Amino acid sequence: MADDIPMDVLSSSGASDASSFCSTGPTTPASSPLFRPSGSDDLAVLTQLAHLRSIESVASEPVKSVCVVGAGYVGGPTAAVLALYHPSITVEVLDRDPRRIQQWQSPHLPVHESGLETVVRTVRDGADMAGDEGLTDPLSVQKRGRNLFFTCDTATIARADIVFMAVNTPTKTFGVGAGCATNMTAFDSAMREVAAHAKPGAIIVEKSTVPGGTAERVRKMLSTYRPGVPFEVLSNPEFLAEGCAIDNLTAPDRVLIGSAGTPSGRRAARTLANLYEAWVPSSKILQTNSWSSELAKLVANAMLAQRISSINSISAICEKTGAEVDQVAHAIGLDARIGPQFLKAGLGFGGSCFRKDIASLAYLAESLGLDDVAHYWRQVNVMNERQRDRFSRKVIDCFERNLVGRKLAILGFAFKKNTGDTRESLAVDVIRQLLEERPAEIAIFDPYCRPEDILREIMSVAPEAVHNEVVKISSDPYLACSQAHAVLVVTDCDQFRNTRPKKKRATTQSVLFPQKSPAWAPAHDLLCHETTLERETWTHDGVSYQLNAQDACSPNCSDCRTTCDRPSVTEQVEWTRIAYNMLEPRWVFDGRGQLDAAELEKLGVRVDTVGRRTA
Ligand SMILES: NC(=O)c1ccc[n+]([C@@H]2O[C@H](COP(=O)([O-])OP(=O)(O)OC[C@H]3O[C@@H](n4cnc5c(N)ncnc54)[C@H](O)[C@@H]3O)[C@@H](O)[C@H]2O)c1
Ligand SMILES: O=c1ccn([C@@H]2O[C@H](COP(=O)(O)OP(=O)(O)O[C@H]3O[C@H](CO)[C@@H](O)[C@H](O)[C@H]3O)[C@@H](O)[C@H]2O)c(=O)[nH]1
Repeated sequence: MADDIPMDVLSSSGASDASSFCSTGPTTPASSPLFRPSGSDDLAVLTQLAHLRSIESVASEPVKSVCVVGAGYVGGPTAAVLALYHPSITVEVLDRDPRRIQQWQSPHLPVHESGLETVVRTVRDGADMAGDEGLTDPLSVQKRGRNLFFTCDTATIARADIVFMAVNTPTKTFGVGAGCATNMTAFDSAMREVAAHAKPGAIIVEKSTVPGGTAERVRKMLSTYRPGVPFEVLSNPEFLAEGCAIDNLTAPDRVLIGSAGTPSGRRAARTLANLYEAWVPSSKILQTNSWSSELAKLVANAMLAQRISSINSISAICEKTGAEVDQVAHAIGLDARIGPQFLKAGLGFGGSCFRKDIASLAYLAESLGLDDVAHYWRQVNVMNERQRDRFSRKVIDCFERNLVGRKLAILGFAFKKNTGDTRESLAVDVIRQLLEERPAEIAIFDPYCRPEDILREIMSVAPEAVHNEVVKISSDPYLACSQAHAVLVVTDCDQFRNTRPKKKRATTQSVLFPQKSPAWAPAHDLLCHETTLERETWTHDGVSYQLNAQDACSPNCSDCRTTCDRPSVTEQVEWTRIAYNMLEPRWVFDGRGQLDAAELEKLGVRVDTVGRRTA
């Protein structure tokens, strides 16, 4: 990859590589003025051509091909939904990690999201489709072609009219700004590939969450690498939350598009808006300048996280008084100006976004000389860490500060329910602190996390506990909790509740993927079942789709082994069974405030709930 090539070399080395700039994609007719095959492919010709094509030509042609760089939690689902709503556009997802690409091409998608598998299979493998007549009438059945592809080949960039940048932007861990600034290594490296390969007139879209001012920086980068070649750079931050990604993508609260305020920038923004308008009402598509758009993404996350830290700070007061945090949250949430969302007290916020985006916002404020502003936002992260410390400390105190010889069970490792994502898992800190007290065993169960992901996270904080098998991953919640002196509920999975969760209003997803459809079931249910080879159907927008059978994996497929070894735990656990097999003092620590403590206590266990004084 061009990753290792210095900037000045890369801009000139582009000349020898120019054949890939203008390669003709299979879906792009040679007659397309946007995308001309070139016999004398070299950078000079391209640049000349670009000059001849006025800037007016940027984005003025219909979009035929899209490239999404980064096949992660954002890139994969975004590409799949885009492909679903635009059957005539070829969507190619590029990643430098061949293992990730291979998983997206297989039945074992690297991302667990309800409904994702159905959408991916429809657009990646093609399907039979029919309108109101249904699939039973062979005469009305048509083929829906494949239009989603996954690849490691950077040549795909050259085919794209629009390139979405969806690579990871974690916090920098070294050098200037360590612990706060955004690490732009992956983004910049991907951008260099784009700069080298993108065809003149391409629109480059920032989907990744990036520091304010990045669009401006990218524009400069492009003009250095490809002087005189017209490109447009847009900011189009993603607001999906994990666990409900398909829902959020198919029915977003808003789509934000930031552009340079130039006529060509606004035209590019319109082209992107047109893409979304295939399924998003135009009233929900917002256009701003790039800086506002980039900043709005950081601020949205900071404000959401701030609410969680605020209510968690109140939970600390509740635990020392007679107040109950859920009652307080309910009372204040009824005020229409406050609203009820994001007021659930718990162990704090985890996940790959909130902490790093607040750090990035604070770093921005600091670099602008606004130290008070930086301090204000940093406190949101500080409160968040304290919340976990308080929880671990409470567990240790309940055992009179002696965990030696005790077994603890952890229910849930993902940072929230309905995802297998272990990044910034709240459990890691809790486990690290408990391990300092030298318990005999910590057993972990999570319905969606891969054991290797859990072990990798724990290895990073307590490698010896993994080597000595003090920490064990269990594929069965009852085994994990058997003979445990305490059970800690760390993730808000519905499976861990002891009451039925309240029915939520019908979501887009439940309309797209009705509960009875096999498409709704977790991926591993389908994979381990014969239905893999059956032709499942689903309906969307009045169209019924019949999925093609997936190719069987090779007999030694390691993903098949991992998945099929794990029982599917989609039902709520039986607390009677868990309580029966626990050992005195039989503590249950509810780190998510989602258990009915009174009911649980009837089973003879002692319950401690976040935000309530311990009895
Ligand atoms: N995860 C979320 O819920 C979420 C939601 C909204 C926004 N975001 C933002 O979206 C961005 C992506 O997040 P994610 O969770 O999808 O990350 P991820 O780590 O799941 O995926 C990023 C992918 O980019 C690939 N990549 C890195 N450098 C590359 C390069 N030079 N060329 C090609 N591929 C490259 C990686 O291999 C990886 O597969 C981040 O900026 C994040 O802050 C994430
Ligand atoms: O009332 C609440 C709500 C959430 N959480 C926790 O907060 C974290 C984040 O939850 P959530 O926001 O639902 O998940 P993310 O996938 O991290 O999504 C956030 O981060 C994404 C990445 O930027 C944004 O796109 C989304 O809009 C934003 O919600 C999780 O640990 C939750 O358990 C609480 O403790 N209490």
